[in-house]
Parts: sequence; structure tokens; C-alpha cells
Amino acid sequence: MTPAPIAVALDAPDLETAARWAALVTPHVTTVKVGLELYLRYGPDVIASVRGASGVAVFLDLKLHDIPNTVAGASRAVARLRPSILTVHAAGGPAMIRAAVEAAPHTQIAAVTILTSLSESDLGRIGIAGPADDAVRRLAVLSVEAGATALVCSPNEVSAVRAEVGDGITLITPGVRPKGADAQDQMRVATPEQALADGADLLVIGRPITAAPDPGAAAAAIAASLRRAS
Ligand SMILES: O=C(O)c1cc(=O)[nH]c(=O)n1[C@@H]1O[C@H](COP(=O)(O)O)[C@@H](O)[C@H]1O
Repeated sequence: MTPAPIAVALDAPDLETAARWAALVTPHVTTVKVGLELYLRYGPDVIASVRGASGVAVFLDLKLHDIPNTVAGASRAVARLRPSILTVHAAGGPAMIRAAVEAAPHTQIAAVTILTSLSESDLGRIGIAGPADDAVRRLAVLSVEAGATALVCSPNEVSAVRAEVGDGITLITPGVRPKGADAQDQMRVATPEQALADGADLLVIGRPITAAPDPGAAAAAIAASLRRAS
């Protein structure tokens, strides 16, 4: 069975748990994602641990956001780990995004547009006027012009972003919840089937899989449902 285009967010408190989740889900998904919790605790070794024997693609989600020189250095430091994807915040601006792209030539740089945990009223409070769609599209275009070949946005904006940037850019959507699942701290959400139908290339899914009694079975069920829908 072809693995589904899902990156399972391994937001675990310890390495053993993360490696166990990775082993359980990798037959069913293309990618696993290491984020700040694991990386700040264990550092670079975590990548090899979750990659394991399967050699699954590892997405390193550090959401870098600093001046270009600092982001270039940080990107260079992690590029040698050969993650398939590395995230930076689009709001860091074009020079910062370009610095990451140039410092990690073998890794796809994904620019995070507007966090899926922000509601439209949160956006107003941090000074971003107008609907989320507008800000996401603006940041998407700026990021692609700066050399990013992947973008992170919510499933709600993915079709608008696709229309803006075309087919060559990888669109990654967190904020994914199977029908009836609790959105938790996510504000702009959709189902996996909807996200894929609207043009997402890779769905980031964490707790709906990792908090399930059997993460392997939960990943398999979502993968099967995507196959049925496509
Ligand atoms: O860059 C990300 O992956 C990301 C961007 C974003 O806007 N929203 C978002 O939730 N994420 C990540 O996606 C994952 C979502 O996890 P769940 O909410 O448990 O499915 C977490 O690891 C987040 O860090």
C-alpha cells in the first residue's frame, strides 16, 4: 500500500515515545515531523532515532525566525542532518527566507504563513488586519519569491494559496482534524479529506494519531479514508 501524504507530528515528551510512534506509523505515512519539544530536549540525535531503520522522511519543524545572518547559521547547522523539510516563519521576511534557502540547499524550506492556532480575532490583536486568507496569500507570494518551495497554511486557505502560487509549490497543512475530533488549540481546521481535496500536498497530523490508543491503527484509518476519498 502506498503511504499516505501525512506528516505525523511527533510532539512527545521523550525520545522513546517518539521513536515508538514513528515505528508504528511509518508503514502508513510518508513523513514524520520533529518539532521544538523533541529537538530542544535531545538535539540533532533525535533525527536519526526517529528515522530508524525505515528511512522515513523527517520534517524538521523549528520555525526559525530571526535576522538573516542568524537564520543562515541555524539552517546551515541543521542542514547536515538532511531533513526533508525545514520550517521558517514567513514573517521573518524575504531576506531571512532566502538566507535559509541558500544555507540548506538539499532541504526544502517551508515558510509558515499564519499559525493555524490563530483565529481571525487573534490576527486583529497582533496587528494583522483583514481576513486570514489575505495575510496568508500575501505571505505565500513573498515566500515563494524569496525561494521557498513549500508553504505551511491552514486547510481553509489552501485553495486560495494554490491559485496564487501554482502547482510547483508544496502546500503543507496542519490544523487537520478527522470528522468529529476535538480541535483543541487549533482554530482554522478542516478534515483530512477536505484538505487533500482542496489541494494540500502533505497533511500534518499530531494528536488525532499520537493520542489514540493505537497510533498505528489511527494512522492506517486516516490513510484508508484518504484513499477512499481520492
Ligand atoms: O509548522 C507546523 O507544522 C505548524 C504550523 C501551524 O501553523 N500550525 C501547526 O499546528 N503546526 C504544527 O503542526 C502540528 C499539529 O499538531 P496537532 O494539532 O496535534 O495535529 C504541531 O506539531 C504544530 O507545531
